[in-house]
Amino acid sequence: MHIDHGIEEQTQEQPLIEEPEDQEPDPQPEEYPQAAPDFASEEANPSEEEGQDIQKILDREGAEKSMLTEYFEANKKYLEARDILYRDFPWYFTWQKCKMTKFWQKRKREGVKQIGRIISNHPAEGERYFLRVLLNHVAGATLFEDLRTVDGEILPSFREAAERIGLIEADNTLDDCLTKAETFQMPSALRRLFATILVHCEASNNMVLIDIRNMLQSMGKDIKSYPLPEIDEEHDSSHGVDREIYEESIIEVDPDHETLAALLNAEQMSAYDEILAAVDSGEGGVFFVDGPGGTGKTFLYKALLATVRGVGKIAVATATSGVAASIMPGGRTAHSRFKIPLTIYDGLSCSFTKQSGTAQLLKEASLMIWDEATMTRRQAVEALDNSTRDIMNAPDRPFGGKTVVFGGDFRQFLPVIRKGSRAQIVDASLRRSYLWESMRHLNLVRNMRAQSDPWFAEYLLRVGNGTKEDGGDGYIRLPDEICVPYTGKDTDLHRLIEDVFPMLDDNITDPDHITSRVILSKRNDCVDRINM
Ligand SMILES: Nc1ncnc2c1ncn2[C@@H]1O[C@H](COP(=O)(O)OP(=O)(O)OP(=O)(O)O)[C@@H](O)[C@H]1O
Repeated sequence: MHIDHGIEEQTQEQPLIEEPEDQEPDPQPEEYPQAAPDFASEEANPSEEEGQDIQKILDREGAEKSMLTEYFEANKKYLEARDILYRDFPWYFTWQKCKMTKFWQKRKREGVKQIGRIISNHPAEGERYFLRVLLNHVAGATLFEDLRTVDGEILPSFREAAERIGLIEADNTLDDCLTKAETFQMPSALRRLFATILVHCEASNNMVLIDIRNMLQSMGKDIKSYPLPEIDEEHDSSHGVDREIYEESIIEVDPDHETLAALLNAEQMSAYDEILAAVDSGEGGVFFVDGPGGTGKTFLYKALLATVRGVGKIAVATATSGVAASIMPGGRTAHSRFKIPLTIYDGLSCSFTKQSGTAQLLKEASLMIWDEATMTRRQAVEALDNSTRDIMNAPDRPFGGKTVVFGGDFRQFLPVIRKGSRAQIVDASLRRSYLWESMRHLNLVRNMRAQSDPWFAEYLLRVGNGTKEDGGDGYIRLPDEICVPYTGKDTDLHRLIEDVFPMLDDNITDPDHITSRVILSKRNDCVDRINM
């Protein structure tokens, strides 16, 4: 069977090319009704048949024959017909319909410019629509079954055949769409989107049920406890596994990240070994990777994630900010992944239940990473501790005996406490948590980002540690050698630009030159002035 892997056209209307003189005049475009096994042929003209008994019409000789069933017959009879799509049939055959019989007859003159148009129908019509999609792309069928056969396998529906050939989108595209929408759409908008998908996007009942099942799972409920139809597990790629676990388990390991472990420096390697030993032993452990900016914390996390996921274990990557989370493969913000409530107070727990998909994921996880933990309020970390002790039934073990790696740099941002005093900010930091002493502290000090500029790396460390450069008034004086002097003249800005982007005119087309340097400014009007 010949399969045409085209895209389904929106319309089959083409300019009608008048037929030259022909013994078989066929002046109007053929309009084909199509009859799926479950649909009656539409060939009868309702106005002609008005008033007649339906049974009589059905009993009439030849009533079971339609253009489509006879197209199958023609394919059986004529070998050369099997390369012709149903819609192109009138080029080579004419439709003969007399009182007693109906059939496609071979044209005496082939390739007559006669077009056919299959009656259009809407995706909401289900199988009838998918049959039409297949007829527009698959030639040579001698039975309805042939249209449902792909690579030798007879599929249960036209829809699945169309999907397997790639003529329509698979449900997982719709699933992705719903998953993304779930994170930011208001409930009413989400329901509208769901209804729109049902009506316009060819979603199968199975997909709808799978989606409802997943949503129920993340709320800690089982779809089986509701009076809903059974899910056909054969068509569920997650095979009933909790969505959270399924999504984590399909994160692909970047081959470049698999080689990172071999590149770690001595301090990174020692941290890597200690953490992996905790993972491998199954005993668990709580770690805090303390490293100033540029010392390779993210590099270490990527190496750990690749190693743990590479052996088929689950590693959960999170960070306090979305930007830091997005740098790690499969990264999510800690608030979203661990369902940490927005209102924070002492003694809090996460808002997932023991039966939820999130709880199952954390139970299964061999490693959890929380980057920028120094920027979050300690109560958020303590909420995770309370919940993991609970789900692991290990009330006496920090994080229920899981391996958890926190990382961050207290020299960078501390938690934000609106209008908070210095004491309140310090009190909210992870260092003040009862968990701090139970964490194994792993220090990274070698600046890998500023390797070629050891002076700057050391200077940064001194600033971060609050020594020397702080004048005591809360301000830090930058050394002259790293400043472009400000004289108050118009030429100052040009000097700054020349300093950051040397020989700009010559390098303007070099993407590396342009993207490897930047002038930052606090205010948009300054940005506009610099860009002018
Ligand atoms: N062992 C290493 N070998 C080669 N390059 C490294 C190594 N470790 C880190 N780097 C590089 O150093 C730079 C800084 O590393 P990374 O971003 O991991 O630091 P970080 O501690 O997470 O920084 P920040 O706190 O600012 O986010 C990156 O470009 C990274 O690729």
